[in-house]
Amino acid sequence: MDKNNERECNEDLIRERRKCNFNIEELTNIVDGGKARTARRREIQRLLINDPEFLDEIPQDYMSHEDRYSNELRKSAHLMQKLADQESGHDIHQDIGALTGILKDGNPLMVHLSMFIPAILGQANSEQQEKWLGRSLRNEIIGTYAQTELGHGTFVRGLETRATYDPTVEEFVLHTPTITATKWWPGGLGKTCNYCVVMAQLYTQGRCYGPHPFIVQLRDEETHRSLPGITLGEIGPRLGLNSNDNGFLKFENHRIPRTNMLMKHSQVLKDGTYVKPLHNKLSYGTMMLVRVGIVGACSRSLQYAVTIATRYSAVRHQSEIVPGQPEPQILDYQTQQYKVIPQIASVFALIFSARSLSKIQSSVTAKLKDGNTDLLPELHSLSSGLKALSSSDASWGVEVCRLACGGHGYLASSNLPRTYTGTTCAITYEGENTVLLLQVARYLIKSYRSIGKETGASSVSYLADQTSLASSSSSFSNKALVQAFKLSALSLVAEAEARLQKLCDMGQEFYHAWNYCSVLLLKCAEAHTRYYICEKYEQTVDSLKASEGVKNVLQSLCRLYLIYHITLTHGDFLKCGALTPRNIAVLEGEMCDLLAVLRPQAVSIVDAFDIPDELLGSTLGCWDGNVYQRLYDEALKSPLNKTDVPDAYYKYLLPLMKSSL
Ligand SMILES: CCCCCCCCCCCCCCCCCCCCCCC/C=C/C(=O)SCCNC(=O)CCNC(=O)[C@H](O)C(C)(C)COP(=O)(O)OP(=O)(O)OC[C@H]1O[C@@H](n2cnc3c(N)ncnc32)[C@H](O)[C@@H]1OP(=O)(O)O
Ligand SMILES: Cc1cc2nc3c(=O)[nH]c(=O)nc-3n(C[C@H](O)[C@H](O)[C@H](O)COP(=O)(O)OP(=O)(O)OC[C@H]3O[C@@H](n4cnc5c(N)ncnc54)[C@H](O)[C@@H]3O)c2cc1C
Repeated sequence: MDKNNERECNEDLIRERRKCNFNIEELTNIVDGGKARTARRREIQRLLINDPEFLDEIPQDYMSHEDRYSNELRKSAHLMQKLADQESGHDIHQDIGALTGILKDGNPLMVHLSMFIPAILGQANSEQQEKWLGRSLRNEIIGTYAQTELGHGTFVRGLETRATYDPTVEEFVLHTPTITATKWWPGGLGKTCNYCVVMAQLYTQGRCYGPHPFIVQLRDEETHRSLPGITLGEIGPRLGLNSNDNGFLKFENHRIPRTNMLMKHSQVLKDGTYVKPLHNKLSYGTMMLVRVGIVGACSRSLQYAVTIATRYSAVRHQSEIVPGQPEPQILDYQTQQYKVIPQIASVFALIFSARSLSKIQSSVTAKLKDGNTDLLPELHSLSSGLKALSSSDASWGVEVCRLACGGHGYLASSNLPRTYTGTTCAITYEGENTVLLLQVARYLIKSYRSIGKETGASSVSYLADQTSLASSSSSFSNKALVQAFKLSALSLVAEAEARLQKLCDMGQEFYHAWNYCSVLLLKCAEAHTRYYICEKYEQTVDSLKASEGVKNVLQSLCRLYLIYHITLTHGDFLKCGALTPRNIAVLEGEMCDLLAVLRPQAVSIVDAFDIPDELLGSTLGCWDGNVYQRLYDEALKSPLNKTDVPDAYYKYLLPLMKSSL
């Protein structure tokens, strides 16, 4: 689609784009993280879009379960080949982002890329990396990350798969002792992978040392048949991601060499002596890495959904605002703006916090190289909180966008259903959100109780600021609103801690008190993480060197985000005195003003996300707004439309209709 050719475009969209009062390319660069990154993303996307190998012969929704898998594996393999042919030395995180949309509904190599390779990088020592990293990067071996079992996903310490060391032959014996110990879920495990990283309970010298990672060959490298002692399969259809082959795995006393235990952090020596790691959660590092990546991935899902919903809302006309006047664009309804525009604001919130988290991760990783694990709990807490809020915000945001598109949003061809199922899975995988938020709460309570002791953990340093509890601000600058989030979080933490203490003082064990307070603890974790996101949003926009137009748009979006979230949880702000009922009423009014200010810019802002039609894959969200023709053309692809009268009519309907004669 030639974006300069207005003649092919829907008139409403032409008018919307003429209202733009900022430099779209400049905003695109901010979204991508710089000009060079925009250029690189576009280069990759051009490479993919112009390649006919990525086209589906028929829409995926009409394919059988097997064909979906096979078709997506074909494209995934082709994609890996293309990426391998590219020059090296670029940031793969950026490349993964650029690939959004090319592979649909999960892909069998995703966990190879996003977890198996990172597990080797983060958990294998240098000799082991020498042996497996190059091979996996060149796709000579394909792996997955097999941790979850039928009986346990969340509670990693409860895993049942055993790796028992046998010093006589220097081997580990992997065994699945019960049905609940069956590995269940790993992406690509069913049919695609020939290797995997398995998390298993390590037993040596008669003692269990907890879950540790092992690299295990699952299939013969020539025939791809599963090896003796290994049972593999696919777990069946899911809510979404059905092009992937999420699998199951059982071991029957399967032996692997000692050197297949990934030994960067802890080791088992030849004689079976266990050497413990610097920190006993270092073996959870792969999960932490992916949680960081998920925040960025969620912002991309939301970009897709808001692009579709905003363009469609500009093209769609329905009902009337002024009696007797022509039907307005649905984007003119304030309620529609309230659905869509806060989701646009949310995209930037997620982008900026993902960047901030990624920086923290790099500095913690650098410190780890020097043997310093002090900031690991801080990273664990931040990555858990941001993974949880980004996945739930994005999932809800995508669903709101679907609802904003009315009936057409329910059609597969809108690409909103698949965007939703591809996002909501992130609420569950890589640590179920409630569980991760309770980890954040644990960190908050611990930090609150150790006020005065210097930990160097900056995300919780505000908990020591007791004076702010007494002072509510009368100013409404963005900074002041961020302070209100801080006050609300601090007050919830103080309340939860006091409630916990009271229960303990009354004789309850801490863990029972904890469970009894866990709804409140969840709120603490959410408020704390929301404060973090708001603070990063405000600081990033405030310090941004940008043209006036772009800065104004981002300031308004940031302010909308702050006020939107205050109104959603206003009880917490009132309870702690950070804001008065009158303040809330004023802010609610201002939110409506902001919707009106941002409304004329909405289409241009989503244009700045710069998602090519071929990747957006939506009848409703295309650049040219030619929605109705596309909907009609897609409907014609239904196999039921191949004949006027389907066979099923003769088989079932005709006999029924004639039976009463
Ligand atoms: C061609 C070119 C190729 C190039 C390739 C290059 C590759 C590089 C690419 C890198 C890309 C990454 C980008 C990713 C992109 C994102 C896309 C997304 C797609 C991802 C697909 C995902 C598929 C899904 C996979 C999975 O789901 S895997 C399974 C995940 N499972 C879980 O997450 C389980 C959750 N449970 C837990 O984590 C733990 O059980 C628990 C944390 C809940 C509790 O643990 P435990 O019981 O052991 O601990 P306690 O509660 O007793 O706590 C003890 C103390 O320890 C602290 N703690 C816990 N965890 C950690 C930690 N990780 N770090 C630090 N500290 C930790 C607790 O807080 C306690 O502390 P305290 O005692 O002080 O209170
Ligand atoms: C699409 C998808 C892909 C996946 N890919 C992989 C993969 O590649 N590799 C892999 O190993 N795994 C994978 N998983 C598994 C995933 O990691 C787990 O499903 C996830 O960690 C949640 O664990 P669970 O299923 O045991 O849920 P459960 O822990 O059983 O959760 C059920 C409910 O119990 C609650 N609950 C559990 N524990 C607590 C607690 N301590 N406090 C309060 N509430 C609690 C939860 O909040 C939830 O409401 C995947 C899952 C999905 C959906």
